[in-house]
Amino acid sequence: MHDCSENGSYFHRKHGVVRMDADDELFTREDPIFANKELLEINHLPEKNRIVGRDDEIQSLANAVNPAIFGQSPSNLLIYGKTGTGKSLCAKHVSRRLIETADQEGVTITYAYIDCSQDTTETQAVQSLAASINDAEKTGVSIPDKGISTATYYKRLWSILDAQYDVVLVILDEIDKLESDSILMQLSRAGEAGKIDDCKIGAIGISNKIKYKDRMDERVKSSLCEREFVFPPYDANQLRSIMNARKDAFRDGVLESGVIPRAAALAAQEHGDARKAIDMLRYAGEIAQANSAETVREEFVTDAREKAETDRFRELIRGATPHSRYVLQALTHLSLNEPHQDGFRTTAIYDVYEQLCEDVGSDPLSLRRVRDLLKEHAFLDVLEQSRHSGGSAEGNFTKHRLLEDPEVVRDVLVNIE
Ligand SMILES: Nc1ncnc2c1ncn2[C@@H]1O[C@H](COP(=O)(O)OP(=O)(O)OP(=O)(O)O)[C@@H](O)[C@H]1O
Repeated sequence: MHDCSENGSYFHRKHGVVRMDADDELFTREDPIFANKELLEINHLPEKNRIVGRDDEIQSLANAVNPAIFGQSPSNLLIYGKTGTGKSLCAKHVSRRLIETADQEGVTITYAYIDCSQDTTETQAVQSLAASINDAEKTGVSIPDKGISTATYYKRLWSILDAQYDVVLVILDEIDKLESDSILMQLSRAGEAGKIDDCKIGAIGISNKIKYKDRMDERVKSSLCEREFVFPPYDANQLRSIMNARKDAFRDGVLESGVIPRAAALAAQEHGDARKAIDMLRYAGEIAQANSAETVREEFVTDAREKAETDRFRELIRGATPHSRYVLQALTHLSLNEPHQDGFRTTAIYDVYEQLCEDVGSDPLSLRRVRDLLKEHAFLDVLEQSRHSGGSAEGNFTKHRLLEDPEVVRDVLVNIE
């Protein structure tokens, strides 16, 4: 029973009348800015024609996994690069294309995507892997969230692989976050060790830690790193094309012409990060919505950039290990106390870092490890390093300077603790 009067919305909809009545004015029926916002969402996997400037990388990855089409073992790969350089996107895209082509050849392939920043332990990673590729109706195998041993998860994984697939590609994103190399060892040796009969496994490791390989067990290194790829940051033209290819996220005529060039120029100036560029575009649209503006104006890009930058930084810090954060905290402390200094020497940072470790009751890492952690932060553009000469008495030394506002860094660090 409808309680609407003849003037109510039910009456109007039923009779094809589009006039808004008093109740309807409370809500907007159509998004005035976005036509397909999903295109700008973080987890959206764009189709082929929206992937720009990575043809060579995609072809190289495809060549490395190509043997899978003939049911042979794909090469194991390691992909390095700064944030937002398309590593995950290209790995997933190539995997998806491989599955389609193999299917036409009668070869059954699947891929599993493991986010090692979430699944950091061996048990979590093998559980996620097994659960994501298992079709319980076909295999009769169950993969509970918890309650069984790591060894049992492996046993079930091997039986799923043999029952369902000729080849599986395992994408291990942020592989450096895994607590141990054990799962890599298991995956790379499963065939030789007779754990699986017919199925072939290919691993694709992804990392933005330049030094990750140095920490790996030698045996794992030799099998996992058969091929390595480094993805460079994007330049302004590439970022512009990437954003242009997603313009239809907005309604026709809503996006003013200066928005994409400005966002691309800013993103290229800083880190050449496509995620940040796309985030900026989404935020600029949301700012237009919040201001009830009819168009997305170039001036909105300034605020959008600030928000995207803080997001990026927060994500980087959230993913960092405690000691990597202490090192940053030490540099932040120095930067806040001596704001006019153009940088701080490694030894000065190390002194504060040691003190911080003592305060939290943690053993400090060696000076060499701290130097590596500073290098990692520099690689991800959190700080900048410069070489200096101290003359014959002091020799050469490195200075480190935060690229972010130290107050912003402090606030992010405090809120993550
Ligand atoms: N060449 C490209 N064409 C279109 N979109 C891209 C391209 N490269 C990256 N993107 C988009 O930018 C965002 C970040 O890409 P991706 O997650 O692949 O980066 P990443 O290198 O794996 O970064 P991280 O190390 O931070 O995980 C995604 O939304 C992706 O769709």
